[in-house]
Amino acid sequence: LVSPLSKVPGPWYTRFTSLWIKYQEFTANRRESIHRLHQVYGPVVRLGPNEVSFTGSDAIKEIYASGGSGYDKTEFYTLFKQFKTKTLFSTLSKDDHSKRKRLFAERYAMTNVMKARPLAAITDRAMAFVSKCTEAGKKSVDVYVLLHCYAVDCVTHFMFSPGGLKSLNIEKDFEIMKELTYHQSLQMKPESLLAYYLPSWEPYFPKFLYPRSAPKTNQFVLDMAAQTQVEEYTLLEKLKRKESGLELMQAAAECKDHMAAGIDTTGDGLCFLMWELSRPHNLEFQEKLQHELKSSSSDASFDSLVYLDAVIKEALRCSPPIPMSLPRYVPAGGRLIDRYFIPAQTIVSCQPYTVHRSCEEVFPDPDRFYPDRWLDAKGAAERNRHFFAFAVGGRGCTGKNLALVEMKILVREVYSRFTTTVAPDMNGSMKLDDQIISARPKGQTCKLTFTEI
Ligand code: HEM
Repeated sequence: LVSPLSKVPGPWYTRFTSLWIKYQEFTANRRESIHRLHQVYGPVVRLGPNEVSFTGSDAIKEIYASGGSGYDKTEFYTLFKQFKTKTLFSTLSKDDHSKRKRLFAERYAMTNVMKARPLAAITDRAMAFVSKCTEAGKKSVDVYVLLHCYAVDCVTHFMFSPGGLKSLNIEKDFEIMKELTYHQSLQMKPESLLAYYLPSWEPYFPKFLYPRSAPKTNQFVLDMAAQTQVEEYTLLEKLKRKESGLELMQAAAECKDHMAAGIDTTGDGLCFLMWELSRPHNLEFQEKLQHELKSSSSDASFDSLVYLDAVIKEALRCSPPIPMSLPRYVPAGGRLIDRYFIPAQTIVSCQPYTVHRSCEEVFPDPDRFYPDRWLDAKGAAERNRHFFAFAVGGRGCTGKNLALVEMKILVREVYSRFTTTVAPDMNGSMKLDDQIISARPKGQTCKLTFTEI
C-alpha cells in the first residue's frame, strides 16, 4: 500500500496478491484478462503487488530498447532452455546476451538472408507448397499443417544446408514437424510453470505432468550439428567456428531453439494471414494483392511490393504469433515509465496483442483486418512505433528478416497463381489459443480451397 506502485491503476486485489494473475496464466486467460484491464484502466495497469503492464510506445521504448537491449529478462525465460542449456532466448542478463547476440547478427542480416542460395532454398519449399495446392484440385487443403511444414523446412535449411527437413515431401520429416507442432506448450508444461512458481514442490509433481519429450527432433538436431560440411551462409557454419567459443551441445541447443522459434511463429502467422484473405468479406484485399503481383515482374524487389508488405504487417498486427507479455525486471534505482515511478525489480511488460489494439488513433477499428491502413503515409511513423509483433531493441526477434522473407515468398508464389476461399468443410476455430508465450489457431486446422487464376 505504501509502495510507489499504489498509484498505478488496477483492480484493488492486485495490490495484495499475485494469485489472480497466476490463475489467469494457468488457465490460458492471461492475455485476454490483461487486455480487458487495459480497456478499463488505460495504458498502465497493475497486475499484482510486483507486476505492471503497459501499452504505450514510450513505455515500449523504455522497457525494451533503453540502452540498446532494454531491461533484463525475468526467470520466466528459463522455461525455454534447450538440452538443459541456456540459449540466446533464455539468457537473462543483457551483458551475457550481447556477447552471444553478436554471433547471430550477421547470419540473420537481410544481406545474408537475401543471398542466392538461401533464397533458392526458400523458393524451392514455397514451390513444394504450391504443388500440394495444385494436386488437391477442388478438394480442400489444410494449410495449418502445410504452413508448419513450410516454416520448419525453411528454418532448418537456413541453419543446416545441405542438411534440412523436407517435411512437405518426406514422411519421416513430417513426423518431426508433428512432434514440434501438435503439443500443448501450456498444458504440457505445467510442471515448468509450477516449478517456476513453487520450486520446492517440484520433486513431488506426478509423472503425468511432465512434458512429452521430442526425441525425433533432438536426434535430428544432434545429427545436423555433427555435420562437417555445411554451406557458407548457414547458421551452423558460424556457430561451429572455433572463435564462436561454443561447445557442440551449445550450438545444438541454439539451433533447436531457432527451430522451435521459427516453426509455430511463421507457420501460424502465415495461417492467420491466408485465413483472413480467404474470408468472404476480405476477398477485395486478396484481389488487390493479386493485382499488385500480376502487374509486377517476377523478379520485382520486395521493396516495390507495397501491398504484399501491408498484408503481412496487418496479419501480424491482428494475430501476432507471440501475443503475450514479454516480462522484464526494472533495473536498480527504479525507472520512470509512462509517468509512473516503478521501483527496481518490479516485473514490467507489454503484450503485442494489446499494443496493436490499444490506440484507436493509430489503428482505428483495431479488430478489423484492413491492410490498406498501412498504405497511408500520414501516421506511418506512429503505426511503425506501435508495431510490436517482433518486439523491439536488442532482444527483439533475431529471425525477423528470415521470417519476413519466408512469408513474402510464400504469399507471392501462392497469390500469383491461386484465389483462396474458406473451404466448405472448414469447421475448426481460428480463435487465438494461448500457449506459454505464443498463440495458435484453436482448432489447429485451417481448410481452404485453391482455385487457379
Ligand atoms: C512471424 C514470425 C516470428 C515472430 C512473430 C517472432 C516474434 C518474436 C518475438 C516477439 C520475440 C521477443 C520475445 C521476448 O522478448 O520474449 C522473438 C525473439 C526471438 N526470435 Fe522470433 N519471431 C518470429 C520468427 C522467428 C524465426 C524464424 C526465428 C529463427 C529462425 C526466430 C528466432 C528468435 C530468437 C532467437 C529470439 C530471441 C532473441 C533474443 O533474446 O535476443 N524468430 N521473436
